Amino acid sequence: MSALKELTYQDVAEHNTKKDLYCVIHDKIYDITKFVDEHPGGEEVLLDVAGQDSTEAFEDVGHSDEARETLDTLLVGTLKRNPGDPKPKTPQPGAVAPAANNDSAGLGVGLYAFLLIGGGIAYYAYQYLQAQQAAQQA
Ligand code: HEM
Repeated sequence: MSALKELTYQDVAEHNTKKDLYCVIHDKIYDITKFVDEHPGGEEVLLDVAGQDSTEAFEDVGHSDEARETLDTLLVGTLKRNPGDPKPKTPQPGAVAPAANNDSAGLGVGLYAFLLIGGGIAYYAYQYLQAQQAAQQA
């Protein structure tokens, strides 16, 4: 396999015709020229994203693993981002924001408090009853 090229957005944007068609998906560059006629989703959608970041369009469709494998065979380079270039349209895989989920910790503290207070009440109730019984026997 030939070495991957490092291209900028400006370089990719030049490949925007049916005869010379690049697109960017997840910051990787694909030469989809030969694939245009084979695309089950039609050539129109591919021409729409020619020379651009098509990550969102590609992911929105929910392409199969097979489609992703096809994509791998079309890889020609990686994207070199310059300052001022558009940001990635979707988060990179694995860069999902951590969910702020403290609910379980809150429940844990609540449970401890419940047991402590409940235990305390039970203890004093027991002491009270013992004292009552002792008073009755006296
Ligand atoms: C550039 C790389 C792409 C490859 C290798 C690719 C590959 C495929 C493949 C193999 C299918 C058949 C179904 C499947 O296996 O998921 C498919 C379907 C489809 N693709 Fe793509 N695709 C690409 C880009 C796009 C883009 C940018 C769009 C933009 C909207 C798109 C829209 C669709 C649609 C709408 C279908 C469904 C067709 C149908 O079921 O009637 N594809 N694509």
